[in-house]
Amino acid sequence: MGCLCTKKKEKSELKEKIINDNIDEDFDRIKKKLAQDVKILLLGGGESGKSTIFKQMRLIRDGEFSDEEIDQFRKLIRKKCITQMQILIKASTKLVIPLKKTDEAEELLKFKPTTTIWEEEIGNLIHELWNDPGIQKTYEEKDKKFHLDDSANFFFDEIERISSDYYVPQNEDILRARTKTVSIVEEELIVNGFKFTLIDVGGQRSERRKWIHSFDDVTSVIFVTSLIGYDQTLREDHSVNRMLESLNLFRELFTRSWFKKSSIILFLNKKDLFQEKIKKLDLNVCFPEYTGGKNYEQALEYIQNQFTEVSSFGGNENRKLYPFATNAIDTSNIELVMIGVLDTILRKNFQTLY
Ligand SMILES: Nc1nc2c(ncn2[C@@H]2O[C@H](COP(=O)(O)OP(=O)(O)OP(=O)(O)O)[C@@H](O)[C@H]2O)c(=O)[nH]1
Ligand SMILES: [Mg+2]
Repeated sequence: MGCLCTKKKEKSELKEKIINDNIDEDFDRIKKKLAQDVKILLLGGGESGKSTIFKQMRLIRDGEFSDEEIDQFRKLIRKKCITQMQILIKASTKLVIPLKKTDEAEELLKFKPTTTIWEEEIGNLIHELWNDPGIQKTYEEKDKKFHLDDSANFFFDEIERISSDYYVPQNEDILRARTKTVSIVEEELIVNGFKFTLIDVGGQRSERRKWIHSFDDVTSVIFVTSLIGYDQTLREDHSVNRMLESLNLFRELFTRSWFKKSSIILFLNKKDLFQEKIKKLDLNVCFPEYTGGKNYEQALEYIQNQFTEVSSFGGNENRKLYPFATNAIDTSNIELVMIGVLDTILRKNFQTLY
């Protein structure tokens, strides 16, 4: 009897120490063991940044992308430069915005998106067009009138480097290149010495019906939402606001009680782009009752509160939501945040053990 009491006391002291951040080697060993059973699922709408976070985690584990991947991304990035500029040219016609470089626009439209051969001429045309005031004016209308990748301007600015015969995509280029996910990808990853499993799924509406197949044994869900979605519409339905869709999706996770026992972590992603956008565009375009103005902190807090409210509704009052503002392009930001995420999950798992 006495022995049992001592053991119980030891465990509760150990637990206390972990909770109080007093970590020593023993606790680290326990946490490493617990981490092996941790399965984190990335969920969220299309283009919120799930795969970029997944890529970052692989980069943190491996230190670099493989030669095969680099080769694939070189082709993808160059193809994107053509198709994204073609979207801008077509949008300028639709919006009746005159261009100075009409010959160049006509030339670029002749290239098929499927073209695999890069010609120097393509790079020159894109460079000329990107500097055309008409294309710049059209670019300002993106999100409101038509869709363009969030990273399009980054690649246009870098077109000279991308056009070079010796072009090797850098890590940042690969992280910024967008491809819609149409499958479920699962990998074992390592952060801060802790091995765990991360799962990436497609976020567009047509992909969501596959989500259910990856729900088994999930320890935690990282719900990713794009902060700049407040004036954007869905690619799959131009009448639906991205941020409101994300909130609805988040609500669905709670009301369907899919993850009753899992920790829910919220990534308020694209904070770098949000910092710029909020200076120009008030959040009240999406939430008319918001009165904080074009202020980053106020707007971020307001959005976070919208999600917290959803998470604490209808029987979930005592459920804690763990929010983080993230920039998925920034490796050190994601590494730091993931250390925090794992720590949160492991502490919670440890607490449920005893
Ligand atoms: N600047 C910036 N761009 C980001 C950030 N997160 C993602 N992106 C870009 O946003 C685009 C979409 O990101 P993805 O990671 O492919 O989005 P996803 O959620 O996986 O999208 P689906 O697979 O369609 O569900 C890519 O071009 C990324 O480089 C961020 O924090 N900052
Ligand atoms: Mg994806």
